[in-house]
Amino acid sequence: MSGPDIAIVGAGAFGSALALALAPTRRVVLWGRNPPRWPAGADLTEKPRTDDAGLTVTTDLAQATAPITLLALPAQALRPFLSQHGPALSGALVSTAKGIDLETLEGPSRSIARACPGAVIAVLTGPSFAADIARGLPTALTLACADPQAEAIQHALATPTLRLYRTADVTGAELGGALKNVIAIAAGAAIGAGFGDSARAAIVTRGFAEMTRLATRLGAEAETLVGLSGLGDLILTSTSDQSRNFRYGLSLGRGQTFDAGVTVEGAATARAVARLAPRVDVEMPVASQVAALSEGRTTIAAALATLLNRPLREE
Ligand SMILES: NC(=O)C1=CN([C@@H]2O[C@H](COP(=O)(O)OP(=O)(O)OC[C@H]3O[C@@H](n4cnc5c(N)ncnc54)[C@H](OP(=O)(O)O)[C@@H]3O)[C@@H](O)[C@H]2O)C=CC1
Ligand SMILES: O=C(CO)COP(=O)(O)O
Repeated sequence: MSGPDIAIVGAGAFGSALALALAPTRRVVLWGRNPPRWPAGADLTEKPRTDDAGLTVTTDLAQATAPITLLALPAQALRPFLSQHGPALSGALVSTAKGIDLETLEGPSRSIARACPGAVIAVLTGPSFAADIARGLPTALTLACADPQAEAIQHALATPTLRLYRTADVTGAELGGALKNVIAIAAGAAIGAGFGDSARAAIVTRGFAEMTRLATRLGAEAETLVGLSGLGDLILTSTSDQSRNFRYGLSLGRGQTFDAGVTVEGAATARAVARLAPRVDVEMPVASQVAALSEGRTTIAAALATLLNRPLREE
């Protein structure tokens, strides 16, 4: 029998969910340094499968070899992981990370390109909670890839309930996914502080404007930002308390502590944006308040005052 169709590196909530979604129709190998963190509500009972499908779980990275490898690691873990293990990875490398590296101020695709020169690089992003994917609920995501293999990867990762749209704008797709987490924290903080739904709508809308400003300055197409990977994911994450970023924001707004063990990509990305945006002369008022809040440099009342006291201007 031939080897796996798809390898998944990272057995956290999202890697495990993707494994469950793909295994009924593909041969999938899921690698984690620890046992998988199956999403809440996932059905782990063995399903009847053909010889051409099924899931293998391993802690041996050498077994995670396939024509397509999904890198389902948090953004701040991806570059360190690649610098250690990049040469061992094979096939097209598809990142699911939604963040900007704090040290290099680059997105996942650049980290992969540096560590694995010559690899086919793609990004899988868009609105999708791991628990929904694991349960096979209908979802639509963006597969961003500028390589001629893009269409083949799109087909290899789509399922009857996981619909993938394709774009060649990798920069736009990965920045949309990274920046929406920052704005989702701000939305959660507004709700947590009791500022109300109108304030949340203002933050999401103005937040989307600054997401688009930064992304287009860095080479993204504005059209990508209004797609699933940008606006679509921003809507999901800013309105649902299934989102860890939104819940973290809620706790900031309420003045409560938050479990440091939970992955909150937007906190580090807000700090990365606070360093990156001035370098390219882009104003990111909401993101800079999220960075200050998450570092304890401001209070929720002072953050609100800073945003409200900005000079009045055209929309
Ligand atoms: N959860 C979701 O709903 C979605 C998540 N994403 C994105 O996918 C990415 C992963 O998120 P998610 O799975 O939820 O995160 P989790 O926190 O659930 O899991 C992270 C996984 O990464 C592993 N990991 C962390 N650091 C390393 C390392 N240095 N070497 C090896 N493994 C490591 C962890 O291993 P260990 O358990 O051993 O610590 C864990 O298995 C994030 O960028 C997220 O934004 C995208 C869409 C939806
Ligand atoms: O990216 C996600 C949904 O698309 C998951 O959001 P959180 O990381 O905020 O839980």
